Amino acid sequence: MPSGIKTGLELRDVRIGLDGRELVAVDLVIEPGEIVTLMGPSGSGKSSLLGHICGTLPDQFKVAGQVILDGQSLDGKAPQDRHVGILFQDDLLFPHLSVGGNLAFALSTNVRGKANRRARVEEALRSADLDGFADRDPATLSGGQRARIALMRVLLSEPCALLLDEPFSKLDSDLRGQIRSFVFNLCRKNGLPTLMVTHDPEDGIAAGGRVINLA
Ligand SMILES: Nc1ncnc2c1ncn2[C@@H]1O[C@H](COP(=O)(O)OP(=O)(O)OP(=O)(O)O)[C@@H](O)[C@H]1O
Repeated sequence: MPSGIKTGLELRDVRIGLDGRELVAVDLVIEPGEIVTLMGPSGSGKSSLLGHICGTLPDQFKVAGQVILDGQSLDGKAPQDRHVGILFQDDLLFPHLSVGGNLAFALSTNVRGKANRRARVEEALRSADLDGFADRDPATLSGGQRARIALMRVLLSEPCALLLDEPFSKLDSDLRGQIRSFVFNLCRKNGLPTLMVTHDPEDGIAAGGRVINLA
């Protein structure tokens, strides 16, 4: 999956307000392949900022500034037209679909033809070190295997930026290190500008990039 992303994710003087008070104020450019960590106390607006970037923030929030992805403003665009991928801590796989079915569901509509689609799913399974798992029931996967499939599913939708909302918080400490490396390596390899929300300073240290604190 080569990166065609050139200018990254720009948050130009983005402000989010709620109930008459300013919750978030950021001015930030995340370069392609860069992972920026966002920390701050509970309620400081971290998830609200991710929601604003995705276009899913409820109307009661007041927003100002510009979100620009790869040179294009996302203002007014529907969530599905933004090319922003998001990975949550509770990323659930569809239980009624096989592992391969879950991955195929996420494939961009640009990938046409059954053979092409199957090849992309198999490539994703190989990248996740899960060759031969296409027909497995997701309920039979370990936590780490599920986390890897959830990331591959996001990547198959060919996002131009990735948001991580506490993606490792439910994993035990051994697995956490492994999945962290897996996710960060793929973000870099795909040249994705990545914004990660976390409460764990170790996540920020492992990402090795800038850490922004919302007060
Ligand atoms: N759907 C919503 N409607 C109204 N207020 C909301 C909604 N979602 C969040 N809030 C409020 O917005 C503020 C910021 O919440 P947000 O979830 O962005 O914080 P956070 O920093 O991500 O917190 P946490 O670390 O606990 O996940 C909080 O005061 C919260 O109560």
